[in-house]
Amino acid sequence: MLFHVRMTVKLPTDMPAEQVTRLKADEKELAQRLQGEGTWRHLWRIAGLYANVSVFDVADAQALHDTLMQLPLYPCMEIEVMALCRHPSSIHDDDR
Ligand SMILES: O=C(O)C[C@H]1C=CC(=O)O1
Repeated sequence: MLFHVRMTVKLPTDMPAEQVTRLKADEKELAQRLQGEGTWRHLWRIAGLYANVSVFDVADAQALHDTLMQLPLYPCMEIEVMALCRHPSSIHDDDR
């Protein structure tokens, strides 16, 4: 099941620089692992913002929730989710 997810990162301004560096490194490691596994199918920066648009491929809403909750930056994110389904005019067989 595919989900469109928009994540906006809002780091506390008083977070120590070393903690920010660690969180971003941990987030990158997990994001790249999930992409390699096919769970995080698309990851795009929204130009001009510390935000991304992503597509996740997971079993269901609970699996998406569990995945997002694991993200190291989760406590510093605002997250919006849209469930996706196949468009009848799509030519992509993996759009489901
Ligand atoms: O930078 C972001 O958009 C937040 C988050 C998502 C992937 C990642 O590496 O960091």
